[in-house]
Amino acid sequence: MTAGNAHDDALLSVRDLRTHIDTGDGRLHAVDGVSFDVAAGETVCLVGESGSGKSVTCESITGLVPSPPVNVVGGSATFDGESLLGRSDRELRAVRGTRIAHVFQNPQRALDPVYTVGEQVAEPVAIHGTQNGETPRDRAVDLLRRVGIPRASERADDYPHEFSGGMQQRVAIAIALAADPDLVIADEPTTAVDVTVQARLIDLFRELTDDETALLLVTHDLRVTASLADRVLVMYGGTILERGPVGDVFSMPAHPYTQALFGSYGERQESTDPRPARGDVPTDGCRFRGECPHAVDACTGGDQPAFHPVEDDPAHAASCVHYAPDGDSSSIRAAAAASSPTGSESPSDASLSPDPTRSDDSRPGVDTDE
Ligand SMILES: Nc1ncnc2c1ncn2[C@@H]1O[C@H](COP(=O)(O)OP(=O)(O)OP(=O)(O)O)[C@@H](O)[C@H]1O
Ligand code: NI
Repeated sequence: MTAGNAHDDALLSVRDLRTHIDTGDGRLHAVDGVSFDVAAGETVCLVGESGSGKSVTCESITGLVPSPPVNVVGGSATFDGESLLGRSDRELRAVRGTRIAHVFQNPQRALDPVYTVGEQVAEPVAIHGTQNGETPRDRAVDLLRRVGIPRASERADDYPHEFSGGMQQRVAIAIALAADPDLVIADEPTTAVDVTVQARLIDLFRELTDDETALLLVTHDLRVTASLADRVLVMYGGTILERGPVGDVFSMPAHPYTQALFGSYGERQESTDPRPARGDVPTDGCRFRGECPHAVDACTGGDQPAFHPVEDDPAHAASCVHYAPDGDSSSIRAAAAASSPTGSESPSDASLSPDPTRSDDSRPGVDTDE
């Protein structure tokens, strides 16, 4: 799938989304003007540090945020031509059950302890309808088999607590797929399971997204991003600072924040220190300017800077004044190679190179042998 003009054929189109949270001591701009598209069949990865607003973005779109204290206060989210915002809970539940499915970090959020897993997979199947005289139960067992549950026809009669965390997540994925959704929104679906299970779940997602299902995937893991994404959105302080095809963003991380995020990737894996609280993020101008080594006066005031193309491909763009036609991005560009997960200066790590089979063949610079 090419990452080009997603706008023209967007399945999901989010524009200037704003979600505020009433906290005890003020108002947090958790989502502060987010715009992006997901095309049919496309996999888009949303990356960014903890607290940057990834989950609130995903859950604002489909009405999963607890209101109060979380309120969607502006913008639009259009799915297959219809607005999602401002719909009733009932309507949103119907959309979530059929056309958009969520997979959460904690599989228990999707599982009901009092029903067997077979019943829980069969329920959305029954709503969606089956073909060729198949019963919902048959189809549920098929799905459980497809996500890799051994002895699926027997295990369908077991309850969630009889499964390990990794197997519960597989069941949750089966439930998500049961109604044959057009879009799966998966929020760190592999974070809560151990490393070997993670690898298998990634393989599963890769298989599942090779078909027509679009995937909006929140992940902290650049390896996961490299292996699954068509495009990447880099989020900080409630807004998106860089977007582009995964090969381009990985080979030329353009925004100073992306460079900081990628550059600290190795360290962060070992670090347990949380980053400073979100209260420090400004609510005007460039949200990253307080931590940016390239900040200038023009970064203060007004809206988050417009997106400017980084190189020839307009799909790869950074929200940074230095990339404006009259700006000077040379010193930032010079720093890109050092933080590139696939660049020549980082240790060779083939698993961080985007999977060439998922990339546009005509696109240069996507080479696993780098
Ligand atoms: N229900 C809530 N009440 C109060 N604050 C909230 C609530 N939900 C989210 N927040 C705050 O909103 C901000 C954005 O949170 P969000 O969960 O979207 O971050 P995230 O990017 O998904 O982070 P992580 O990678 O840790 O999951 C954070 O500062 C978080 O503390
Ligand atoms: Ni989150």
